[in-house]
Amino acid sequence: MTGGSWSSSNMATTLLCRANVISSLKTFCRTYGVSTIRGAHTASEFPSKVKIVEVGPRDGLQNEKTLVPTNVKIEFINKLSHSGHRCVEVTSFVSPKWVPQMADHTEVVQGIQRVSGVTYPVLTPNLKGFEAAVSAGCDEVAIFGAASETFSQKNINCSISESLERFQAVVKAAQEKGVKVRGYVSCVCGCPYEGSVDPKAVAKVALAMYQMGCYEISLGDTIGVGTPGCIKRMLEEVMNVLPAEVLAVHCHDTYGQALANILTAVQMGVSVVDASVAGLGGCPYARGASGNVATEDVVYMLHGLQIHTGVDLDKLIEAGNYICQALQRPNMSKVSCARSK
Ligand SMILES: CC(C)(COP(=O)([O-])OP(=O)([O-])OC[C@H]1O[C@@H](n2cnc3c(N)ncnc32)[C@H](O)[C@@H]1OP(=O)([O-])[O-])[C@@H](O)C(=O)NCCC(=O)NCCSC(=O)C[C@@](C)(O)CC(=O)[O-]
Repeated sequence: MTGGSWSSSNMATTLLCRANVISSLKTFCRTYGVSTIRGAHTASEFPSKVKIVEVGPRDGLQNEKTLVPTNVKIEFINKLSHSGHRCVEVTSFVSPKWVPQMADHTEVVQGIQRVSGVTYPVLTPNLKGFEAAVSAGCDEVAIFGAASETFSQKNINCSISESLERFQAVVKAAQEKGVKVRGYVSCVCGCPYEGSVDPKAVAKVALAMYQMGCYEISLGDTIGVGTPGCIKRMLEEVMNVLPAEVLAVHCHDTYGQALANILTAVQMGVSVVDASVAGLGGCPYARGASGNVATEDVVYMLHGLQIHTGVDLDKLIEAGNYICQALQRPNMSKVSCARSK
């Protein structure tokens, strides 16, 4: 091409190529059953709002080898509370022998400045943890099960059915005290010990937790092996038994798929997304799991889709930089790195 203008034959060739690409895409979608590329999926199908559940102080820090000082955790949570978040998961009432990093749970819960309109759930695996959490002043807890038997044993030292019995007792006690309960299902795409996980197993545990009284079920790709295809198949199965309105997704970014997975879930109607500022995190009982998806990256993507989160990205980046400096580790959020250049 010369002279900066297209000849009519160039134009015709370009249009022909474009038509071929569209036709190939349509054939691909028909062949492989991909629905997200169809013209029907426009921005108008996205929810207008997404709630972020910030799990940085709990999931983000639980795996840190060096104990993070309690005052640093408190300052971190306070910064997150002031960044527009509506939900910050602050700690776990689990055995300090299992997760030493969360041993200061009571001091953390009692040291933070609660902001009106923000909820501060904590993890409670059993009645002992629940009672300690309530004594510390918590008014929302989360129980955490798994869709994989081996992961359940490694993480909470019991089978899936035993865990559901323990959770039932927690939910009953919580209902008596007016405490809200969130439910997690781990290993929804894969297990570090068993490999791929049947979406039907995920749906079964999710339904059991919802029926016992959890107000929301967070579906965790604990080791970040999921792809949009896996997330879609898993959500389709779960949505056969539960509506999208009571579901959340919790994606780790081990294979760099987390944002694509979240986009897939949001396109399917999920409007609650867990994320960890600066991409901190990993489960101590999930070998190979890298950090959670970075909250800054999720917020940037959602705002780009004109989806409201209520989160102030600058304040969020400040909170992420604060904890990364305290931990002396790099910030894993691409957005934060781009803004800091
Ligand atoms: C569930 C247990 C406690 C069972 O642990 P166990 O050893 O089977 O418990 P036990 O009932 O046999 O009791 C043994 C000892 O633990 C004590 N104990 C018993 N319960 C508690 C408690 N709540 N708080 C404090 N202490 C407790 C109990 O009092 C006793 O103390 P001892 O008499 O030996 O001195 C243990 O396995 C545990 O703490 N596991 C937690 C593991 C964990 O926190 N993992 C990370 C979070 S899950 C996750 O990351 C996934 C998620 C949620 O992020 C989503 C995703 O990514 O998919």
